[in-house]
Amino acid sequence: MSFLEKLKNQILIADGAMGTLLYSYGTDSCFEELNLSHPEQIQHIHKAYIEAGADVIQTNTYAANYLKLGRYGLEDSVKEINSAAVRNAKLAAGNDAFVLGTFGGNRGIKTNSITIEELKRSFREQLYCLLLEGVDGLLLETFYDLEELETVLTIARKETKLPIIAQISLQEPGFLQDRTPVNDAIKRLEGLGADVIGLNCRLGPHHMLLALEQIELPAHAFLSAYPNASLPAYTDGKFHYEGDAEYFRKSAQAFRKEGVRLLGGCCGTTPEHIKAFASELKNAVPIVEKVVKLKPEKITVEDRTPVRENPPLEKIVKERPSVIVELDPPRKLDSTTKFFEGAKALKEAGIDAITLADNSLATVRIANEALGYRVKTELGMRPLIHLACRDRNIIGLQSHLMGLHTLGMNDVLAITGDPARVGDFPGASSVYDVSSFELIQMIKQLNEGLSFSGKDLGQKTDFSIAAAFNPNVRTLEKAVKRLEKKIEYGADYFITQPVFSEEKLIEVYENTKHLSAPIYIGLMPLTSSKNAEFLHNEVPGIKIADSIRDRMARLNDQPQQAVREGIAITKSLIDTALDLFNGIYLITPFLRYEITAELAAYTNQRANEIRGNIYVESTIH
Ligand SMILES: Cc1cc2nc3c(=O)[nH]c(=O)nc-3n(C[C@H](O)[C@H](O)[C@H](O)COP(=O)(O)OP(=O)(O)OC[C@H]3O[C@@H](n4cnc5c(N)ncnc54)[C@H](O)[C@@H]3O)c2cc1C
Ligand code: MET
Ligand SMILES: [Zn+2]
Repeated sequence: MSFLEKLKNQILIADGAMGTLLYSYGTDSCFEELNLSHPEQIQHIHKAYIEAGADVIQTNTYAANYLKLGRYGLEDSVKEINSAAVRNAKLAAGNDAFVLGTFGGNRGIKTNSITIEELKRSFREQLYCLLLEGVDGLLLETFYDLEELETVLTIARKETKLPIIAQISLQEPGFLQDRTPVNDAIKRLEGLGADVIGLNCRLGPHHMLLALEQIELPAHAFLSAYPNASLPAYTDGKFHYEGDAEYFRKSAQAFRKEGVRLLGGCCGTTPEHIKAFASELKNAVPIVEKVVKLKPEKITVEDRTPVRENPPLEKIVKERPSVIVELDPPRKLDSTTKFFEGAKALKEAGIDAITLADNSLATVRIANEALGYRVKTELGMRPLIHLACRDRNIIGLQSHLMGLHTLGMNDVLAITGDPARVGDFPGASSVYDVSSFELIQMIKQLNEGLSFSGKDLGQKTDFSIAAAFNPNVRTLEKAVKRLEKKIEYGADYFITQPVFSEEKLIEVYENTKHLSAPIYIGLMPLTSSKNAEFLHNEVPGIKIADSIRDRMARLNDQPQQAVREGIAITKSLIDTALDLFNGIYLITPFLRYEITAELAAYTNQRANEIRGNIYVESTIH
């Protein structure tokens, strides 16, 4: 009798983990390569599962595609590895078990990390290898991303009439990570021709059963479940799973009650776990009707957008000239008094926001959210918090953003961040779980009330998202393409690296006037010739025109005049910038806020004059 015919009348038991079992034996390299180098070990594991009661086993090919094998330099061995895997499984199975050819999902939370085209190419190659060798069915497992699963299922269905099992992995019961309700996803997979649809990995029996309680019996497909043994524990530098087999035995009937017909195990499970399932359910009669008690709720996120204390900067700068000033958190704990004196002076100069860098140049400074909150509460000013991907992983970034939301700080600059290598902590790691693009996307998702992994946050955030723009490059074309992409990802406006020539301002204007997002032009007053030379020659992303460096060089021995010259240069750049842009972003050098306060006041005065002129002109007509 065929696999699907059997499933019509009985529950079938599948095998458990391969990867974590090999890992627990001490293998810490490519599991799939062992099909070639240690076939007897793989066959031994398959046999152990069959002896435990598995009716169905899967090939050791979870990551046997060129995308994942590439990590071990084995991208050219897809055919050999998959062929050997099928041979090993068939040798072990004989006539005692069905053999499923397994494919694992490649995309996690960062769905754009691999393109659909690449996924298709990689899947096709593996598919042909497994089909050629002859399997009884295909198992598509551990798919967090529905788009990826639908893509590969569509290809597989076109290529074969063999049974196809399509399994989703859930972060939480009820929804996939893109918030598709799980019942909708199952219907879509059914529509694409999956014969068995289910859940695997990530969740242990407790949460997988909670998820199954919300799942309707598909009309034309069977349900499957491959729970993990438990959450993984980490001891002495190794992961291990503690869920014991007796716990699995006790949960088996509950899986039957939820309509599962193919029951196996995922990460952390062993032949003992499968034996426990088999002892309860082997050849058991499946249920045919089910009342879904707990339907997944529709998105519960409060639809109310939180009331902002002030309009977002992108709105302000579209309507009128606006000046924001970077006043960086100090490097020394005893410099906060000076910082707040500066913030006060800038407030008096009438700026729209203080921007606080996030350990720029990877140099440690007081946490910007702490000072930002004090700027907001003690001075009633708007803090704009820079947020770099360098120092926090995805967990840290989201938690940080949720904290900023809770503190009512809604203005952020999303940046990749200067690498740790450039900073004052040699050897510190640069995290870079995501780049600025994905960070922007993630913040947009929080604005929809959803976490990075698609979980309901109960409330929407209201972040206005700035992104970085470095115009100090030879050709602007590439940089502008990055801006277009940042807008696509959700950037609301841009802030540039400091610009040091009028020609560059005009070039930036000409190349960006088509963009929908407004731009704050960065201007940084020079304080000395040494300062100019250091910035020009040593700081990434900064280039200063020769004429300006010459002007500073002439005042090499006159420190005060040099500062005045730096201010004069910046004022003339402000004049040009205001003809072309509404946004001015001043960078305070060395906490010398009196310089940026003077420039901010100058900007506001010039802006008023321009407005006055417009007013006079318009009254003339
Ligand atoms: C306004 C502003 C504020 C900043 N604040 C901070 C801060 O607080 N903390 C901090 O650590 N850093 C800060 N930076 C520096 C910033 O992280 C780096 O300059 C970065 O390389 C550019 O911005 P990003 O991080 O958004 O990079 P992205 O645009 O995300 O670029 C990421 C990577 O791509 C490269 N890249 C950028 N442009 C191009 C291009 N045209 N062609 C090819 N490759 C390119 C970059 O070198 C970088 O490695 C700031 C920069 C700006 C403009
Ligand atoms: N079925 C695969 C194995 O056990 C893995 C699935 S989830 C990472 O190795
Ligand atoms: Zn797993």
